[in-house]
Amino acid sequence: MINFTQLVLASHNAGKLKELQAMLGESVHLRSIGEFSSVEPEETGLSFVENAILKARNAARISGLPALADDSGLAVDFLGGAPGIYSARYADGQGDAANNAKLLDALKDVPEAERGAQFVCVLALVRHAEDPLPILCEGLWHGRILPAASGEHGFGYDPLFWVPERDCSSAELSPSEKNLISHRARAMDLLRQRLGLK
Ligand SMILES: O=P(O)(O)OP(=O)(O)OP(=O)(O)OC[C@H]1O[C@@H](n2cnc3c(O)ncnc32)[C@H](O)[C@@H]1O
Ligand SMILES: [Mg+2]
Repeated sequence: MINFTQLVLASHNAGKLKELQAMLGESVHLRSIGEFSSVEPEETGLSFVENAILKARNAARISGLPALADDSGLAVDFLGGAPGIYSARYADGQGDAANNAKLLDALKDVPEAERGAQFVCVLALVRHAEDPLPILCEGLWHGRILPAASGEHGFGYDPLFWVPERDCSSAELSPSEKNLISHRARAMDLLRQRLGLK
């Protein structure tokens, strides 16, 4: 069992920090990498795993603390898995609203049955910047892309992601409901097992 009381989260995304801290509970204090640096590393990997490790190593190096990274995204079947690892940059860095508008446009005439998609989350935890054995955990969440945005909770693509097990968008779920069933929740469940936190 590995015992962490303080971890740095290698993310500048406030939505992720909120969700991950809620899932970890009070026994682990997640500190944002934003406390240490405002420079975001270039995500040059070709996979969620590579980008998660890259972000975790960078944060451990900058902070001197063990680091947790979350690399996540939305893989849309009709688009051959795009935007995938490029989800944050889908509309060339113009932000969530532009990403969502571009996705709706790309699926404009696509019927419901062909709008399948999954959220992917890979968590990587490194004990230090050169850790030769990062802990890796993944989670998938299957759903469908709605024809229009709906809901105010969450962040990113949540208003466009229809959740079959609840028959609503993930932005219509309360934060605590989303944190029980999301891709991030699944990955975190595995991580908590690996860390002996459950
Ligand atoms: O890299 P960091 O600093 O962690 O922050 P980021 O927002 O750039 O994060 P990613 O590179 O992992 O890109 C993830 C993309 O997928 C989206 N995404 C991930 N998880 C999501 C969730 O739970 N709900 C909605 N969108 C999500 C998110 O909005 C981004 O566009
Ligand atoms: Mg990113």
